[in-house]
Amino acid sequence: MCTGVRFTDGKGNMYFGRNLDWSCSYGERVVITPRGYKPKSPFGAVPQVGMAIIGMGIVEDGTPLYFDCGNEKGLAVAGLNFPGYAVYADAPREGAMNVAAFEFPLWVVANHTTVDEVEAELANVTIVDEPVSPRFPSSMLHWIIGDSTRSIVVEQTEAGLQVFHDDVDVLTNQPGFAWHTENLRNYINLTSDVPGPLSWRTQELSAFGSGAGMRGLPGDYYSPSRFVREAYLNANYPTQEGEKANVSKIFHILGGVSMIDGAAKMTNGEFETTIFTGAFSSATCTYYWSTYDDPAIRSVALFDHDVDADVLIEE
Ligand SMILES: C[C@H](CCC(=O)NCCS(=O)(=O)O)[C@H]1CC[C@H]2[C@@H]3[C@H](O)C[C@@H]4C[C@H](O)CC[C@]4(C)[C@H]3C[C@H](O)[C@]12C
Repeated sequence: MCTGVRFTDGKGNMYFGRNLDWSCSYGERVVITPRGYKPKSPFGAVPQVGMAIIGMGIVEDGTPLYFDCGNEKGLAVAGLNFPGYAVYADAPREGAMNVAAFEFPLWVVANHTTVDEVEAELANVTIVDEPVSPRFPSSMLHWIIGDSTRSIVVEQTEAGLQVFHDDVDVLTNQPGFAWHTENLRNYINLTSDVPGPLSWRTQELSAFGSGAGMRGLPGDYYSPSRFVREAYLNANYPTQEGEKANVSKIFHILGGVSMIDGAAKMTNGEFETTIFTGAFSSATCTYYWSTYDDPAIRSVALFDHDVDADVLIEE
């Protein structure tokens, strides 16, 4: 399972991150795509990259395959598994902006600066099942896209391509975003306040301590449970100022839904863990990450590199 989250500081800088939960790594690393780069784009959706991009991914056939990334204007995107619901077109659609599934994150950040711009263009987008190479068939995903003002979720299903306004700024896996949002109504009793004291007949009752108002918040790793937990944590964590406090915030919020070894098997029998946690800061255009085996937070700053280079930069 995977979880994505977005929030801002008091000055409108965005912090956008995700857990990548799976049973193995793909050899991913931090990849910087410089301005002017021409990736492989089967239907010409991304003829050239207009803005420098930093994120986690792999490179195949000269093409950056991002799991999550952000651009120099503070727009970010992450792809999360959505099998059983995602439906891609078998072939390009006449007159549409045809985006291959593998290049969708790149398309989002290559030439757009805001969520508003992306949402406007999505009205004419079709996501096509066109693998980057025979080694990597299309992954069945949905995406969260964020900037300093808001986030949206993009799902292409039997119902076509849909855009949802994500007012809780989180995303997990299946089922669809509309279901997850409706499900939050089951948890409106949750509060960070200390309930009571109160009495039942003559019996006086008071909380053992803090956390009493959180009783009922699901603690398991199931996708609907992580959605509720992440939405609760993101809604309640106080606004922070400064890069350090906000990086700490995003790693703590994602830590609240991270998966540890041995607790949950995938259908293939292997245990799922949080392979990495990654976060993009629009304040500094820095990508931060930690891995399951090395929880220390490392970082790469976009502008420490030549963003007008001719080649992809892999860290
Ligand atoms: C496995 C990852 C999603 C993790 C997740 O959501 N797990 C949920 C588990 S469950 O089903 O709900 O049980 C996804 C997210 C981004 C994906 C990668 C990116 O889309 C980039 C390329 C795209 C290629 O088509 C396939 C390889 C790939 C390198 C993808 C491999 C894999 O599908 C990734 C890494």
